[in-house]
Amino acid sequence: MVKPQFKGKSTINPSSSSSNPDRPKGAGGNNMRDRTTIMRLNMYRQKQRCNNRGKVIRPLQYQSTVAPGTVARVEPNIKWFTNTRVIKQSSLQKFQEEMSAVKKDPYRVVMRPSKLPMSLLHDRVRAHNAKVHILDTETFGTTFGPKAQRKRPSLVVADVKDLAERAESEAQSYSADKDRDRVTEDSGVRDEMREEIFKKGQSKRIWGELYKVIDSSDVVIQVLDARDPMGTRSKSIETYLKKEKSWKHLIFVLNKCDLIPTWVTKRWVAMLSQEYPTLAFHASLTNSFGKGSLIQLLRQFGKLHADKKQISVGFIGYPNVGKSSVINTLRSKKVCNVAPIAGETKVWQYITLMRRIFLIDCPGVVYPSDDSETDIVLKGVVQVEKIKNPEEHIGAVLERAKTEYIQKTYRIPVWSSAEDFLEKLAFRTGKLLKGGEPDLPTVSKMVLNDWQRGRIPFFVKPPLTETDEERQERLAALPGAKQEVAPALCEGEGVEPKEEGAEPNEEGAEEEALTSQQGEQHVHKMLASFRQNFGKINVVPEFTDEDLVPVEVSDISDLSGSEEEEEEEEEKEEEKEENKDEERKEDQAEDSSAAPAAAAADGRSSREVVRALDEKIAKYKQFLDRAKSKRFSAIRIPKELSETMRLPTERKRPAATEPRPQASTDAGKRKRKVEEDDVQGPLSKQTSKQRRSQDRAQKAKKVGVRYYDTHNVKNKNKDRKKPRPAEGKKNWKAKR
Ligand SMILES: Nc1nc2c(ncn2[C@@H]2O[C@H](COP(=O)(O)OP(=O)(O)OP(=O)(O)O)[C@@H](O)[C@H]2O)c(=O)[nH]1
Repeated sequence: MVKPQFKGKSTINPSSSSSNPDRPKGAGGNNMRDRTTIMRLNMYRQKQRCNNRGKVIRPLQYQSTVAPGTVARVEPNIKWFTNTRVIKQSSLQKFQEEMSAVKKDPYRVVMRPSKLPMSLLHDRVRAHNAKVHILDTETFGTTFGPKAQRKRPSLVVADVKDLAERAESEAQSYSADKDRDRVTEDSGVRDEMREEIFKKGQSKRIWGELYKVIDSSDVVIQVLDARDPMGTRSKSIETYLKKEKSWKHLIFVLNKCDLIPTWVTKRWVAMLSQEYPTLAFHASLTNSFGKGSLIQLLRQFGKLHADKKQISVGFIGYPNVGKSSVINTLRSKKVCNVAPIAGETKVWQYITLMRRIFLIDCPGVVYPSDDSETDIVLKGVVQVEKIKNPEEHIGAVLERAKTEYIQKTYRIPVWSSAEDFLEKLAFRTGKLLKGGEPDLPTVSKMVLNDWQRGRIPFFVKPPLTETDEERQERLAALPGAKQEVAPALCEGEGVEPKEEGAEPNEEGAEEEALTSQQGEQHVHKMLASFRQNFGKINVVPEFTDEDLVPVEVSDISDLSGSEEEEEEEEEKEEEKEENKDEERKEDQAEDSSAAPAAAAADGRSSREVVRALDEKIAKYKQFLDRAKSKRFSAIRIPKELSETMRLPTERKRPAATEPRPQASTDAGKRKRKVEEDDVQGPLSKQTSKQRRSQDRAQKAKKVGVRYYDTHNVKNKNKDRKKPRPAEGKKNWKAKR
C-alpha cells in the first residue's frame, strides 16, 4: 500500500501513483479512478502491523482499538441529523406562540400542517388516562344538566335493576355444556383431533373467496339445498350483509326442489320468503324449474340499478348445494364445472349471463356451527372416498331416512342394526372380501354416495308456517309496508302479476329519489309480481303417501291467472321486440276473423280469450300427463275443477259439435277417462284398436340408424335396387 506521505505543511500527496487518492487529475488518462474508489481499494489492501510479540502496533483503518466487550460511546456527529434543523429554545417558543395564535384565529388557516413540525406545538405529554376537560368546551347545562345533549354510550341495560334482572335470567338459562370458557379438571382424556377432511370449506382461502364475491356483487344469491335449507343456510353471513353491506340485495334460491315433495318446497318457500325473497329452483340443462323466474328477477335488478353499466350477481352457499349447476342452467350450457363431490369450485369465476348481468360462482363455504362429523358427511361437505371409517355414519343415514325408503332403495326388508344392514347389503350386492367376509367399508361408501346424490329420498320437514292473519299483522307492522304488498314469491298470495311493460317507466321516474327504504319496498313490489307454479317441478323420488300431501285445488286454479314463468322468454331484448311485432300482426289477422261469442260477452278482446283458452288447454294437458305418469297418486282433481277447466274448452268448440253426455258413474277410473276425453276431444271417437296402434306408434323409439343412410361413403347406393321407370314398369306388367 502506498500511504499518503506528509510533505511539509501540506496534507496533499502530489504523487501521480494510481493508489494516491490525491493524485492530480488527468495523470491516469480518461479512465482515471475517482478518489473514493482509490480509497476503497487501499482499504482492501492494507494489512495490520504487529510487533514480534503479536501485539498490534498499527491497527487497520476503522479497526476497533478497544478490547472486545468494552462499553464505548460513539462520538456524536451532526451528520446523523442531516434532515433536521436544530433551533434554539427561544426560537421554538416563539414559533409555538405564533402558531397557536394562528390556530386559534377562526379566520386564519394553517396550510400544509403535515409538512410542519406540528408535534412541537403540542409537546405537552398527556397521559392516556388524563381527565377530559369537557367543561372547558361545553357548558355544565348542556353536559350534565337535565337538558344534557351529550351523547351517552348505548348500554344494554338502562339501570341497575335491569342489570340484575338480566343477570338472573342469564344465570337461569346457563348451560355448562355450551360454556366454552369453563375451566374443567383435566381427566387426561381429550377429544380426538378432527381429521383435516372435516375442515373442508372453512379455510382462510375459501373465506377470502367468499368475501371477494360478496364485495364484487350487487345481488347476492344464497343457494340452499331444498332437502335441508336450514342446515345449509348461514345466518352469520346474512347478518353481515344486513349490517355491513345493507345496500346489497340478498335472495335465496332453494335448489334441488326435484328431490323433495312439492308441498315441502311450497312451505319452505313461504317460510323463507318471510325473511328474504326466495325462489324454488331445479338446476338441470334439460328439465329445469325456476329458470325463467330467476332470469326475470335478475333483469329487474338490472333495471333497478339502471345507473350502473352492469350488475354482478354472486352465488354463495354451502358446498355441493348446486351453485355452479344453477349458473349452468341459467346459461343453458356447461360454463362451470359441476361434480357430485364437494369442493369442485376452487376459485371464484365470472360468467356473463347477459350484456348487463354477470354471474359470479363462489367455492362452497362451510359456516361455523356445532355440526358433528356425521352431520358434515351427510351434508355432502366431505368426499366419501376420503372418509376413513364410513361405517360410522351409516347409523345416522338409517335414522334420518324413512325405513320404507331404505327398504325400497336397497331391497333389504329388515335389519337389526347398522352393521346388520351393511352385512346384508354386502351379501346382496356381492361386495365380499376374501373368505366371503362382507366388505363393510365399500358398501358404506356406496350408501353414503347414494345419500349425497339424493338417491335415498330424504327431506327435513318444514315447520308450520304462520297463518294468513299473522302474516297480515306482521306486514302491517313493517315500516312503510302496505298490506297488499307481500314479499313472498310463492303463489296464492293474492297479488296480481304486474304488466311487464308498465315496470320500466315507473322505475325510471322513481329511481333517482329512492332512499334505501323505498328501494326495499320497490324490490318487494317487484318480487311480488313473480309467482312460481310449483306443480311443474318434476319430482324424481317416489315418496310414500304420508309424505305426499295432496296438492290443493286452489293452487291449480290460482295458476290459471299466474305468469308463465317457465317459458323460455329469457334471452335477448331484441327477441322480445320481434315477438311483439309478430303479435301485432297476429292481432290484425285475428281482428279480421270472427270474434268468439264468449269474448263479446266478457268484454275482452278475441286475442285475449283465444290466448287464455290455449293456455288453459296446454296446462290441462300437461297436468293430465303428469297425473298419468304418477298414476294419480299425488293429484286429485275434484269435480268442480274439472268442470271449471272444461268450460272454456267447451266454449271454444264450434256450436255444431254435439254436447257430450256427462259421466253418470262415480268410479274414479271412469271419471278420469271422461275428463281425458273432454280434453282430447277427437281421440274419443277412435276405436280402441286405433287408440292402441296410436299409442304403439308414440311409444316406438328409434333405436339406431343405418350407417349408410347417414354417412357419406363410397358405394353408398351399391346394393340399392334401381327404381324402374314408370313407363317400363307398365310395359313389364303388360308383357306378363
Ligand atoms: N337432483 C338435483 N341435483 C342437483 C341439482 N343442482 C345440482 N345438483 C347436483 O349436485 C351436485 C353438486 O352440484 P354443483 O353445481 O357442483 O354444486 P356447487 O354448489 O357448485 O358445489 P361446490 O363446487 O362444492 O361449491 C352435482 O352432482 C349436481 O348434478 C338439482 O337441482 N337437482
